[in-house]
Amino acid sequence: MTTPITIATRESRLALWQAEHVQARLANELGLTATLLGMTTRGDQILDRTLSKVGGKGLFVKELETALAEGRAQLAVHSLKDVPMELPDGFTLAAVLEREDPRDAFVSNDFASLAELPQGAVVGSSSLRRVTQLLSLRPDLRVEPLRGNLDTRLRKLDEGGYHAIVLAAAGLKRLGLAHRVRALFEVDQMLPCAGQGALGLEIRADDPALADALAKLAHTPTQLACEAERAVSRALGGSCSLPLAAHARWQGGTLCLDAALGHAEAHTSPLLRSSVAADVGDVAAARVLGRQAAERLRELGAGSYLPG
Ligand SMILES: NCc1[nH]cc(CCC(=O)O)c1CC(=O)O
Repeated sequence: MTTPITIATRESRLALWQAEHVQARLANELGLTATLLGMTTRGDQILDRTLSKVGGKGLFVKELETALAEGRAQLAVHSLKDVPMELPDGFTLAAVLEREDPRDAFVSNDFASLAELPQGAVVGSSSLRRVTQLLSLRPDLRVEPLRGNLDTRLRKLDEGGYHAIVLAAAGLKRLGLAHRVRALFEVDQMLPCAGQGALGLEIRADDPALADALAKLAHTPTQLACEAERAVSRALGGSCSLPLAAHARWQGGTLCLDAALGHAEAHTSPLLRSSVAADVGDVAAARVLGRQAAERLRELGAGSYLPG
């Protein structure tokens, strides 16, 4: 294991918060010194087009993986929901940290909740998952694209382009922006994305000493829940451009997994939903549960919702 450790991170305020959070935990809990290496990814540069059309969420992690591969860094900190379902050869997720609030937040300057929005109101979101669920709750809304990091999206709201926007509560809380949240969507109303609110620590697969050290920071209940959520996506082809939501929560030793699949042309087809549960004790069992949820969605007709 190389010390001091270099952490590769994107340079958005949220990414830096997350990298500094991990840096502090390395110091306080493991006695390890780490420095940050900030970098811009293609995902940060492309603001004008829908990400799914230009290469997907992987664009946020590729440059960081290159830094790991070249030995310029040993650890990359990601929002788990931005991490592709399959990592390239040579990389591994060494740990998933305890999840922040996984819910989506309703953010508006003039309205207290989705129910209070007038007919035909304009809501900002570029997430197909959020768009399909918003339109399923309120078919009258006009959903308009909204990209950029959290500060950019809030600024576009404040400039008057939208009546409301939808953002992950976790990011707002981490940046001290919880006061911008007007209402939290309950998960059965707006089911979160796989991994939402959790952080994933990615390293090179050939660094077992670092993997052993980072394992001490892992939060097993979060990791198993996220393994189940990510397995749903993987079983449906793993594409980040699918309007797919998956969220697992613990009830005692039972993991309850909800999934929802929307159609890219939201108005043409209803959301498909599945709920499965099992006593889960390890990663293999969590993945079995995820595949079971995907199987249910296929039985409901998911085939005609999937590309090609
Ligand atoms: N897709 C961008 C992204 N990646 C992680 C978060 C928020 C924090 C998280 O869910 O971990 C966000 C912002 C958002 O979706 O509103």
